[in-house]
Amino acid sequence: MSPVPVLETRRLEKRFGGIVASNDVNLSIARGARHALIGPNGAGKTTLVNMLTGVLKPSGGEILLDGKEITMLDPHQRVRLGIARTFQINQLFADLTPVETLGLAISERLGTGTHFWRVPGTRPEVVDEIAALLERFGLADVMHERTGVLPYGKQRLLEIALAFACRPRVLLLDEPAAGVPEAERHEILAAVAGLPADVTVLLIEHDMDIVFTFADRISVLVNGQLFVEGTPDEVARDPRVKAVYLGESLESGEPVDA
Ligand SMILES: Nc1ncnc2c1ncn2[C@@H]1O[C@H](COP(=O)(O)OP(=O)(O)OP(=O)(O)O)[C@@H](O)[C@H]1O
Repeated sequence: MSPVPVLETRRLEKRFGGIVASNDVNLSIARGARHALIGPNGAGKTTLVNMLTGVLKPSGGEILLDGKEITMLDPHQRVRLGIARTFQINQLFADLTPVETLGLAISERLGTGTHFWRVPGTRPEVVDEIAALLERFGLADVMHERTGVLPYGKQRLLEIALAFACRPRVLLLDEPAAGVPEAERHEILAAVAGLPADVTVLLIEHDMDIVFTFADRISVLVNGQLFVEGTPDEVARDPRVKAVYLGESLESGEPVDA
């Protein structure tokens, strides 16, 4: 018997009026996977991630975390169960520094209130964790600068650090390198590549270099349906995927179930 996937959807559906943004999606993400979700604009990637994280409630189907149904749980309940995400659009507190931002996230997770920096040293474990996060995500050199003035690449790194501070079992990265200048992209790639192996990662990304460098499994969504799924080699060789990305007709390709 194959192991229970850490995150799974069964016949997941989302309709917005007449638009079917997710159509019968059976997605299965293995524990520890580096799984990428790709597809053309409007394919339904963000809708799917929003359902996985509880931002949107599905019109039909189920979502399971470690085999337990979480379909209708709120986002904060899912964070507590171990699903964290970054957002496609930068949503940080511009006036806080990275130290303050991470301190807030850790305090929130620990339920210890937000006064850790007012009495230095009273919560050494929080301070140690902030230091480790700053180091891991290349933020130590800017830790006391206002987030709003940081280079965009650093802001995106802080977003990932913030999601990671929730101690997720599953981390959803929604286009972490979008909008980041070429010169800063390698830092994002290194941070993503350096995530611990026991954290399962689902990456939504348009940049195929990043996808094929990072992923051990790729799901392709087209028109809300899971179209092709496989290893990077299988997906790269699949003529239907080439057709989608070259903008050719899809009519010859039948959707493939996971
Ligand atoms: N709140 C909404 N109301 C109505 N239609 C929506 C809503 N959100 C998404 N859609 C539609 O659902 C479809 C899927 O959109 P979605 O944003 O999930 O695609 P995507 O693959 O993430 O696209 P992109 O790569 O451009 O971000 C699109 O046709 C979109 O217009």
